[in-house]
Amino acid sequence: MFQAGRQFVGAGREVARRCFSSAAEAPERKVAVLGAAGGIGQTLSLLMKMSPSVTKLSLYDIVNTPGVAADCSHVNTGAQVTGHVGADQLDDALKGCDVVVIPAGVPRKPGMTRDDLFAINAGIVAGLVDGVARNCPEALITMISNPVNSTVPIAAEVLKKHGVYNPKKLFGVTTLDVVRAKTFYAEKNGLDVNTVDVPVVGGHAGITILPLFSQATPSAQMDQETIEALTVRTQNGGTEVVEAKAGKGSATLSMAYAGALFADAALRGLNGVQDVVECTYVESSVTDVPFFSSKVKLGPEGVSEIYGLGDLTDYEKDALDKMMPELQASIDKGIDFVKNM
Ligand SMILES: NC(=O)C1=CN([C@@H]2O[C@H](COP(=O)(O)OP(=O)(O)OC[C@H]3O[C@@H](n4cnc5c(N)ncnc54)[C@H](O)[C@@H]3O)[C@@H](O)[C@H]2O)C=CC1
Ligand SMILES: O=C([O-])CC(=O)C(=O)O
Repeated sequence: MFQAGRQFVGAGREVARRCFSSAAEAPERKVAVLGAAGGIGQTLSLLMKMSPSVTKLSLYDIVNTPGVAADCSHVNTGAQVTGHVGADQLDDALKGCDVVVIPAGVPRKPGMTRDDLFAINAGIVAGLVDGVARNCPEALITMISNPVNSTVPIAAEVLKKHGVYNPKKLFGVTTLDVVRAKTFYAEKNGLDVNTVDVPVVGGHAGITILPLFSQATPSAQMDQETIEALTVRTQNGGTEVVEAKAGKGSATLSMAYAGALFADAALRGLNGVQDVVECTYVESSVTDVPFFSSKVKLGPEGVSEIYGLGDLTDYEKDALDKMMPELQASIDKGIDFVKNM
């Protein structure tokens, strides 16, 4: 039993070593998870507790965070954990934060689109970002709450109202789409998934999710039918999980993993690690819509460079054209929500 425990911890350290940057000489960093008691939030909190980049971990939710924080604080890693529950404690949770990760809000049930979550989650996200604007306006915000295509523009508008919007510091987390595309591509082509990369561009809902398999590495020969099947599977990855969970929520474990990968990339960028590049949904002039996900270099100020789309196949060009009206409508909806608040 003891031996098995040791092996487990050793495996955990190995996962952390592969997922996370080295702690050596890293500055002190405070990370808050807002929605920390939820399905994503709890696992994400554990993963952030395992990150050597995090020195303070602030866990906020409207329920249950004293328990989650007590539990998480017993893990024998460096980060100091604090728990904060209810709106009265939001300010304390956020003061001094370098990175704020937001997985708060309701998840989908079968038959719903991500946009169906807007009615509830728009207000939740606006309230939380208001707290960020008042308490840690310099922090990087990584937005997980759906619909991401709208919640990121909502966050931008709230920050603008406070006069603290910095487009380099606001990110929609689309890492799960990349995680899925890599997994499906590696499986289909018999490749080692650890060596695989697949850029995913656009947004984070249905046809706005566009994996660029023509740019996947290592390159594999796939016929058009296979490319289309993998594209649709990546676009429907979230729905696949929602249906399998049959009313008990949406992706939590894979999302917590993806959210931790992105938060750690943001921290590595902040800490001056070179060449940290992730696909993420940011204010962008790569296409005609004002927010778009593509490869972004992360640096000490947040976004340091946004990369273009590279050469696209006719199939990818067509898919890009088709997503634009939906993406623009979701962005407009978010902006209008804050204007009418
Ligand atoms: N960006 C992405 O790729 C993904 C996004 N999501 C989204 O993440 C969100 C959370 O999903 P789950 O963790 O599965 O849901 P969940 O229901 O398990 O957890 C949500 C948590 O948010 C908390 N919450 C509600 N209002 C709050 C407020 N005002 N302040 C702080 N916390 C609040 C709840 O108390 C709950 O603990 C959903 O909107 C879901 O659609 C889910 C998977 C992937
Ligand atoms: O599908 C959902 O509702 C949750 C999500 O965004 C995903 O799993 O990609």
